[in-house]
Amino acid sequence: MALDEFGLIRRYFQRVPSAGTDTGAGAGVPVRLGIGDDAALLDLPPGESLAVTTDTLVAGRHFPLTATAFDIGWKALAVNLSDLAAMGSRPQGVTLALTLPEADPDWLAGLSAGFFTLADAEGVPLIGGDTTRGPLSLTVTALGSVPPALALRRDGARPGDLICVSGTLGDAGLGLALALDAVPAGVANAVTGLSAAARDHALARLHRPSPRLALGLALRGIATAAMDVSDGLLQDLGHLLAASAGTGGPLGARLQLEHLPLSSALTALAGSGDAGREQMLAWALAVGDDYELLFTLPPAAEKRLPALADALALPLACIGRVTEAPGLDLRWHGQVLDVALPGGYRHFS
Ligand SMILES: Nc1ncnc2c1ncn2[C@@H]1O[C@H](COP(=O)(O)OP(=O)(O)O)[C@@H](O)[C@H]1O
Ligand SMILES: Cc1ncc(C[n+]2csc(CCOP(=O)(O)OP(=O)(O)O)c2C)c(N)n1
Ligand SMILES: [Mg+2]
Repeated sequence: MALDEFGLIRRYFQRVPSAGTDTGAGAGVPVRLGIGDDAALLDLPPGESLAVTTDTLVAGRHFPLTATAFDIGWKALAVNLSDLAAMGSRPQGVTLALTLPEADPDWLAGLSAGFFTLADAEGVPLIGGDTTRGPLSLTVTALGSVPPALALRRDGARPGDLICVSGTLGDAGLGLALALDAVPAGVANAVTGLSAAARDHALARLHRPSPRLALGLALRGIATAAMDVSDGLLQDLGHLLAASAGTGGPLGARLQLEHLPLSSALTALAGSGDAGREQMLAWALAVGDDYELLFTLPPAAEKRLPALADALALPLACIGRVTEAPGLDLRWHGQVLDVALPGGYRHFS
């Protein structure tokens, strides 16, 4: 039987309510009313604010046309949960607005599997959405909660704070070059020399980013500012510093780029001559799609990072400091960086 709009929603997105709840969202999840009415109803924990964020993924713009349905479903959710993580908020529910050229059952099954694999791992219910016909795009709205005084905002960084980042940077940049078959000629040999496992890791980082939700919660009350890295570390750090500018005028940063946290693939590239180092820096600093957390810490909090990294099984690296002097002072082993870097990802540029 042909799959119409409502059949499609029921088959791939509406979960069967489980006994004892009126939504099927599961015990302890504050959804009063989920999919099926004109709007969902959510109860927030007392004293907490609603954190709301939305991001769209457009085919050919946010993911290669060769991406699998599973990866597209995963990524649409992951990039939105990453924004909730960056606010130090706990996800409470998400909506999915889906525009599809056609209702292909195999493709929809893959999309739904990718979306719910991550949603279930993070305990996040899908509480509504919209389904329309048109060029492929997905818009997720993620709803979270956080006590307002503990929210990790972009505007709290102060001169002297440490600038830190989770995980590793630049893998998605390498993954995108691999996925688009667009590895720059200067590093083609170095990239060909990577193991199949290293290349698969880079592709997985592009297609299936991990929202750093546990880190966001752990940084409540510790970080002075935070955001996630979607457009490239340098561009996003610029946004954080601009938001944190006080009456004293704009802030800046000094970064020691030899401390950038890199995967073994990017480390190998950095060691493969000047072209390799320059491409590593471009991927790690200026391409984006990393979905790691960038955060600032008062210097006294630095000693807490190793235990936090151990507890979360997630590398946490400090790569520089916030400065009163505006602008970015980029250093490589103490020397001013002599590499011209792209400006990060920008629509319409
Ligand atoms: N069309 C829009 N209307 C209103 N606010 C928007 C619009 N587009 C983006 N914003 C807001 O501008 C800010 C920056 O957006 P963006 O760079 O997309 O953030 P992020 O990287 O966290 O997704 C966010 O606060 C976002 O909510
Ligand atoms: C086919 C394809 N081309 C390019 C990219 C790289 N890319 C596209 S959007 C983007 C930045 C993040 O997207 P944006 O819409 O700016 O998200 P936001 O900053 O709002 O979270 C990047 C790095 C990609 N992932 N796939
Ligand atoms: Mg956005």
